[in-house]
Amino acid sequence: MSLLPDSAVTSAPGLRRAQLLLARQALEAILAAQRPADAILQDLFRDNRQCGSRDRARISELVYGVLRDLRRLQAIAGVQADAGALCALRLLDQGLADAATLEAWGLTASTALARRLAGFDPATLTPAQRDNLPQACHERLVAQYGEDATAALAQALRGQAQVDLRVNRLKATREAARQRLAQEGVKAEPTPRSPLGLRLSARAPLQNLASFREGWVEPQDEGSQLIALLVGARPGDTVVDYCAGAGGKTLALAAQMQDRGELLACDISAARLKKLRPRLQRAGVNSVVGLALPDETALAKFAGRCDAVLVDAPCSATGTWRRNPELRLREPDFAALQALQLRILGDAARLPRAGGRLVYATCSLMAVENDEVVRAFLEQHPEYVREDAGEILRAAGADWQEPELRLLPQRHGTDGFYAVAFRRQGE
Ligand SMILES: C[S@@+](CC[C@H](N)C(=O)[O-])C[C@H]1O[C@@H](n2cnc3c(N)ncnc32)[C@H](O)[C@@H]1O
Repeated sequence: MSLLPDSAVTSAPGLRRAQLLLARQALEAILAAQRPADAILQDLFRDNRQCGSRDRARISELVYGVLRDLRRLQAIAGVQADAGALCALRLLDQGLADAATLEAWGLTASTALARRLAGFDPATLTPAQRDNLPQACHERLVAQYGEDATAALAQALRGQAQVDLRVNRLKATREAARQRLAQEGVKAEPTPRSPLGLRLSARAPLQNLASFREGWVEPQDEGSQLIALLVGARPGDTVVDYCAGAGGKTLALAAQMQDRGELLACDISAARLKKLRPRLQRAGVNSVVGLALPDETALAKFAGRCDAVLVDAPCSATGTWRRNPELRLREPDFAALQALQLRILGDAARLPRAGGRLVYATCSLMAVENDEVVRAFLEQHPEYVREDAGEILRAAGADWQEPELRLLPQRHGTDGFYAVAFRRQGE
């Protein structure tokens, strides 16, 4: 039960003063910082242990609600666009509070903001403000997809992502996992494209479920599941997950390999790799070895002998803007990202054997990080040719008909992803 003091003013249904003030505090930190919104909110809840689950939900809703509509709210607020004004505008706009209440709660500009909101003409917004996109990103997307598709994409990116789980085939079939979740009170349906996916009909506290704690299921967007399937790893293979991070795809690869063979999880961040350990344990995986890069000596042992290598490259993460709306606060440095992606892909290209596979993947929507990187890589590496992603994915039981994997939230209901498989030629 929440211990936050109730305000005497109650005309904002459901919302209370203390929740609003904590939301404002979190939003201030998010607007000022380079840290992810969810990390800032976690710290806030840790420091305010009196917050119950309902408080946390209300505070998160308000903060994410502002972030999803930030540029429009900033345009309405004008020079007053600080965290308090943005929270007030969001509440006024949604009919969740009235100006008098907000003023009484200390947001003293609320009456003026309510007036601005009432008189605001949406036609004065630029398309990038309307779509809540950084200007340069908006321009790139329009050049790539056209205006209508960009508007549909932006609309989808402002929504909430669904929760997908990947069933760990080392522990259960998809149907067995679905039934067990149902017994735990969680309704889930098979995902349309990945043969391993379950999509929850509502958010659920996964950490409390035995099916999660025992490693039957792992949260993973259906798009990420398809990328792991595109690697086509088989039991007994030698596989490198070159940018493994906390190992979301490593776990999927280990299950494909039935935990048999060599699976090396690399990353330049030892801290991220460390998070993989408890996940491996939960999933019942023993075949993975972690390697913090750079480590030329260790990597040299894999050069020219891998059956498959996945490069899940660092990128702008524009495809994940539904989950991480704060990422759109700043323009990504696309030139630097592209140079990094090409360098990593070139380094990883030493690892596959002749006839082996190299998969390049991003969660970016931008051609500069996707098509352009692939084009430049093929120019620099004539020993590689593109493979038909549809063939590989269908062989893995997925429903995918196109020769490349390009996922868009408004079309596929997943995050935005891009992935290409290459084969190394030679005998
Ligand atoms: C998109 S994330 C990987 C996500 C991970 N594969 C998953 O499925 O959860 C990209 C990762 O690349 C790592 N990275 C950045 N530069 C790198 C480099 N030069 N070599 C290897 N990994 C790098 C980052 O630390 C980050 O963990």
